[in-house]
Amino acid sequence: MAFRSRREKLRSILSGSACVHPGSVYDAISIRIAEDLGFPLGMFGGSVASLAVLGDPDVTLITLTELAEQMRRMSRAASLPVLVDADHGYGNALNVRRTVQELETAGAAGLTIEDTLLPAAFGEAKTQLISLEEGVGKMKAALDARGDSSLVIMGRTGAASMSSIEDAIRRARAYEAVGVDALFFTGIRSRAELEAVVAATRLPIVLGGVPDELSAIDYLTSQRVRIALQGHAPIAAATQAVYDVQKALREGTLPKALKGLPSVELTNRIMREAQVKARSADLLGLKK
Ligand SMILES: O=C([O-])CC(=O)C(=O)O
Ligand SMILES: [Mg+2]
Repeated sequence: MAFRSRREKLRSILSGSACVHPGSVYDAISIRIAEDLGFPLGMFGGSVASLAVLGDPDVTLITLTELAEQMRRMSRAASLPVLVDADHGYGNALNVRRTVQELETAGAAGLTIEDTLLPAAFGEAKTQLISLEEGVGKMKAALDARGDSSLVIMGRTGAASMSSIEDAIRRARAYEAVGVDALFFTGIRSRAELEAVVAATRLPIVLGGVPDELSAIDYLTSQRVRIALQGHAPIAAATQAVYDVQKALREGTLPKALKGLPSVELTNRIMREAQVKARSADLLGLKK
């Protein structure tokens, strides 16, 4: 299986003894940059998928086909292992099965299935949770759908901020009991909450956005946290860069006078130009 070694790398992060920060990736360029900079893992968030593919906010308008296709493009462009935010699995537990199959063939190293009710329910200003029973069914469906047993399946809950830390622990223990590979939490606000989760569970922990109190990597390492997200600043920075350049051009700046453009070397490295040239020489009879 071509993607097995990527999945094994993610597994070794989870079973290792250090907490890592993933690079935020969302397309072929961003994954190559993250790979070149030495990130051990890429995180493909649902929010950045929606933004990169649709230009939309994170309100579950993206389809599974679009998400999987974007993952496939990244898998082709780089060999960095990627953890995919598969949201609620794009439907009920039967849809979760399909989601896992699609993301597995698209080359994901791992994916998260969360227990939030998506898309947003009518008349509810706040995101709701599905029942624990439905959440367990989704985790079982995800685990059963794997064709490659090295694909990492994470059970994700946002209950810490949506209901209570006790509810988050109850859900995490139930997901742990059906065999997920790791537990992904969002909304944990304090060291006391994290430590309660750590005491009540045994699997490696992944944290979504964390408050300052929880940002020290040594502390996270000591609490069995193996992956800690740091948001999605790269796509935000890219948005600003495109805005600035388009604005300057629109206002009459000459292309040569633009600021903030990458060097030719950087662009060529990202395009893997040297390899393409070598292949062209070999296969098309062109000079190197
Ligand atoms: O998984 C993440 O990176 C956080 C998240 O839910 C998103 O960005 O959609
Ligand atoms: Mg998300």
